[in-house]
Amino acid sequence: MSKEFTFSEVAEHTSKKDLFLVIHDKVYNTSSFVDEHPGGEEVLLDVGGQDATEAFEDVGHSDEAREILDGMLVGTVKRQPGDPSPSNQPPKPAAPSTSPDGSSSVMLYIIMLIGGLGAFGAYKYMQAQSEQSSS
Ligand code: HEM
Repeated sequence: MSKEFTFSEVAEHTSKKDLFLVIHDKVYNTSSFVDEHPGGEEVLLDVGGQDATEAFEDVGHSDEAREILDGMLVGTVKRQPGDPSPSNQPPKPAAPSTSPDGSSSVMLYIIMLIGGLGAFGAYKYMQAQSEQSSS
């Protein structure tokens, strides 16, 4: 059952009905699972026909997810000179992971600034009130 695929063979299977992924140098036919994936079909289609090791590990999938993978194994990857290595992936996750983080910390900063200004204003107002009542 264990067949050897080259990267270009794997790259031919990118449609929803015929979707191969490479994870840790093993080839999986994930077409039966696309509709059931809790993370959505889009992410699987995105890495269809490619090395999905990084994407899969970045999410921190459970042991259950790894068991599901075992059931879809169709073979292993035969690396050839010039093939991409798993760590040589285009840095896809970089953009979405930095921008939400960045914007949320800016939001927090603005909220703290508004809160501080409000507190300062209230303090000044109370000071003015007490000066008024004492005179
Ligand atoms: C065929 C390979 C894959 C299998 C068998 C699989 C399986 C699963 C399973 C069972 C879960 C539920 C949580 C868990 O048990 O860890 C899950 C969640 C998730 N998966 Fe995958 N996954 C695969 C590939 C991927 C890939 C390549 C991505 C790309 C980013 C991805 C993204 C996610 C995300 C974001 C969730 C979280 C969904 C949520 O909690 O709302 N998965 N996956």
